[in-house]
Amino acid sequence: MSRAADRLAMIFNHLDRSTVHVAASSTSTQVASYDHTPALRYTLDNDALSPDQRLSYEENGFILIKNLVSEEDIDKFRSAFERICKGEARFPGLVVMRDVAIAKSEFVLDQQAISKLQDFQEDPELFRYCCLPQILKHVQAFTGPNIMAMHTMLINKPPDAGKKTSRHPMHQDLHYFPFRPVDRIVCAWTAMERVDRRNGCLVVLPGTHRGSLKEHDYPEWEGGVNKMYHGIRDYNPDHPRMHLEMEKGDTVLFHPLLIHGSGMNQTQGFRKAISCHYANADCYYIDVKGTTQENIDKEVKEITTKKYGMDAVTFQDTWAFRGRLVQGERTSL
Ligand SMILES: CCCC(=O)SCCNC(=O)CCNC(=O)[C@H](O)C(C)(C)COP(=O)(O)OP(=O)(O)OC[C@H]1O[C@@H](n2cnc3c(N)ncnc32)[C@H](O)[C@@H]1OP(=O)(O)O
Ligand SMILES: Nc1ncnc2c1ncn2[C@@H]1O[C@H](COP(=O)(O)OP(=O)(O)OP(=O)(O)O)[C@@H](O)[C@H]1O
Ligand SMILES: O=C(O)CCC(=O)C(=O)O
Ligand SMILES: [Fe+2]
Ligand SMILES: [Mg+2]
Repeated sequence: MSRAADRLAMIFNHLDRSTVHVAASSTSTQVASYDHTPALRYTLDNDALSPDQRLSYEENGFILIKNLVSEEDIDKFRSAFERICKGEARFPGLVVMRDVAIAKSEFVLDQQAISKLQDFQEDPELFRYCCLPQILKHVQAFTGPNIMAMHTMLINKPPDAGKKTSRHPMHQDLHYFPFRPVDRIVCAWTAMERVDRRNGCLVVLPGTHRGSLKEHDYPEWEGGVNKMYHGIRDYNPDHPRMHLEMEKGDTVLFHPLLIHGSGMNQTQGFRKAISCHYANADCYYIDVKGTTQENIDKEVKEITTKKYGMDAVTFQDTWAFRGRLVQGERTSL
């Protein structure tokens, strides 16, 4: 048995012994006594992951799986992306985003100007990514069997135009999500080509998923910041950082509290990745009033009002519209 399997066995034994004892006290109130030894909190006990993968996610907040998506599928996703860029395909809800450095230029018809697609859930070809059985098999370890695809993106990080706007500031994805519980949400992010420090791979701060949701706002970058690219103002710059260099088809699964971002693209190519945030369909929406998420709630509402003239639509509604079931039953979200 591997070392990880040994440690898992130890944790399970411990869990058996520390089941919650509920005793009737003399005042007839029930007193629960918990044992606070850390247990497996971030992954479910359903054999979807190996013991090593489970422990690694518990400790670091992410796991990287080599070669999970085939070249053939990625090439098809790339073609679907190109059809959208050329204006040959459009889908309800799809948001086509251009980099802030070129958003105000007059000549934006060129496909190369597109930096990101958001909400491709109505594109049958791109949405196939969210339904790939090898991805869902792993996702179940975090969400359980009823799975919603809540947020879909294809990121086409452009060559930096010289203003460093191709960077994505360090952030936690949970900032954007008004649903919980947090541990039943996970992101799958697949490299569509080799990604490394030169073209702006993901940068993660391992273990930060064990912290809380931090305050996010626009970073004070001289060259400008992309719309809604909020960052954490006060993360610890001395926290060890890891650059996730990946090959085409490699996939990282990460926790929505894991602090991550991506560096500048210093190459001439457009660095491509495709991603989906999944959540357990039993998750519930929360009111973010009075929390650090109030600013993103407000900004999203401003955009839906401006774009669709719907000021009655809430931040929570926007998520309920784009969420799509990929496995099991749609229960709550
Ligand atoms: C886990 C979640 C992680 C994340 O979600 S990270 C955040 C990702 N970003 C987003 O979700 C933003 C989504 N994008 C959008 O909603 C739209 O692309 C956006 C920014 C509203 C632009 O809408 P369009 O329909 O393209 O409208 P438009 O071209 O007429 O521009 C309208 C005004 O917006 C500006 N704009 C466009 N792209 C931008 C950008 N990248 N950054 C900053 N500003 C941008 C544009 O210049 C224009 O401004 P103005 O009204 O002329 O002053
Ligand atoms: N001045 C800054 N303030 C806030 N965040 C920053 C700043 N500079 C970089 N970042 C963020 O830190 C993360 C990593 O960027 P960094 O430039 O360190 O990575 P990189 O370019 O991939 O690596 P390197 O340049 O060391 O090879 C990105 O999310 C980036 O947006
Ligand atoms: O692909 C990237 O650069 C990271 C994107 C990201 O983290 C996000 O959009 O939430
Ligand atoms: Fe993110
Ligand atoms: Mg750098």
